[in-house]
Amino acid sequence: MTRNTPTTITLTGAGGQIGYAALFRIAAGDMLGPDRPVRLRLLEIPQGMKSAEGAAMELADCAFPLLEGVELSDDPNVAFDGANVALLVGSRPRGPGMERGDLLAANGAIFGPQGRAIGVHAADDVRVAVVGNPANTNALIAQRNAGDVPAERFTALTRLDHNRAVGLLAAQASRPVTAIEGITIWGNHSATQYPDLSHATIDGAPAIDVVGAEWGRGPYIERVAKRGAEIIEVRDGSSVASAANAAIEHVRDWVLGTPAARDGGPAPWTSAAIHSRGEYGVPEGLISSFPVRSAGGEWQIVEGLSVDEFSRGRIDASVAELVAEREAVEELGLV
Ligand SMILES: NC(=O)C1=CN([C@@H]2O[C@H](COP(=O)(O)OP(=O)(O)OC[C@H]3O[C@@H](n4cnc5c(N)ncnc54)[C@H](O)[C@@H]3O)[C@@H](O)[C@H]2O)C=CC1
Ligand SMILES: O=C([O-])CC(=O)C(=O)O
Repeated sequence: MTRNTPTTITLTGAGGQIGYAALFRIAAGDMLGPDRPVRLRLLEIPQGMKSAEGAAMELADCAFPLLEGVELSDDPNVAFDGANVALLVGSRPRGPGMERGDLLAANGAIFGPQGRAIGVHAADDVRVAVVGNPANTNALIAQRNAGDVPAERFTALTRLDHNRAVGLLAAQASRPVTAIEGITIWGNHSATQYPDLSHATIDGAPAIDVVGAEWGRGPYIERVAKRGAEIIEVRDGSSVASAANAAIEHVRDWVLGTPAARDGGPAPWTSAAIHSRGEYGVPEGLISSFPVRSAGGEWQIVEGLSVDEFSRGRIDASVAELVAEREAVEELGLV
């Protein structure tokens, strides 16, 4: 049997926590499937290099059949060379009492140079998923520095928020997560995000009828939007394994496609922060979370969903924050 051409995956922050949780699953085939060999390029800063080296040694010790090579570098121009998939994780996490936006000045400076290196060195089909916070605006910075790489190749993770929204709804309804469809995360990966149950179903019934609007449009939204802070309080450190899992699922669905329709219903969708072309009134050019499906290696926004007044207000508030972040990075000269 001929072996498929390997996919080159660049992971930044490979010596950090999320990097450690993601690398072994990627090498095992959880991201691109059991028939796609992978080549890993790991980018770290000098202080993180020893830890990344240790991860690379352990990867070798797993003897993963799909893993064709691991290279380490502290130079983005080397690490992004030929990248088909780029997972931009490397950046500082927040601590208790901070909002993700507080990281903008510290982390924003990382994403311009990385965007430029992607623009010059990555493969023509490169797909970029930003995990490092504030993820949407960091993705925007990378995209605006990446020359002629199509804007829609730059995305940010809201899959963790989406998965949290599914998990918390399932727990409230005492139903398995597989009973749930049609949740959307809108806007920014921040406390203003809007987990929207308007079109969600539990076993095919409107979710809002099952759990009640008072909860579904009240404490539920807060709980999902502040789950990252809740984890920080409990673990004394931000989400790691769930973030790595979400990053893997985001790229998997983007490259391999979201599932087809079952039982005659609409095809399921998920959430991802992608380049807006003005859909649902989100200003063009922002990287904002939408309901999305993927086919043929491209995200497509699920269009035509009704948006009532409550949802409109929530979406607009989160999008206003994205607009303010864009203005802030323009003022900082990062884009
Ligand atoms: N979007 C999401 O859903 C989530 C995002 N995050 C974010 O992910 C980021 C990483 O989190 P952790 O892995 O827990 O942090 P960590 O501190 O354990 O690891 C970060 C790694 O990035 C490296 N790094 C820093 N600057 C770099 C650069 N310019 N190039 C390459 N590597 C660089 C550091 O040396 C470190 O090894 C944080 O910004 C965190 O807030 C965390 C959870 C969920
Ligand atoms: O909350 C944080 O700082 C880390 C993160 O993005 C998340 O867990 O969603």
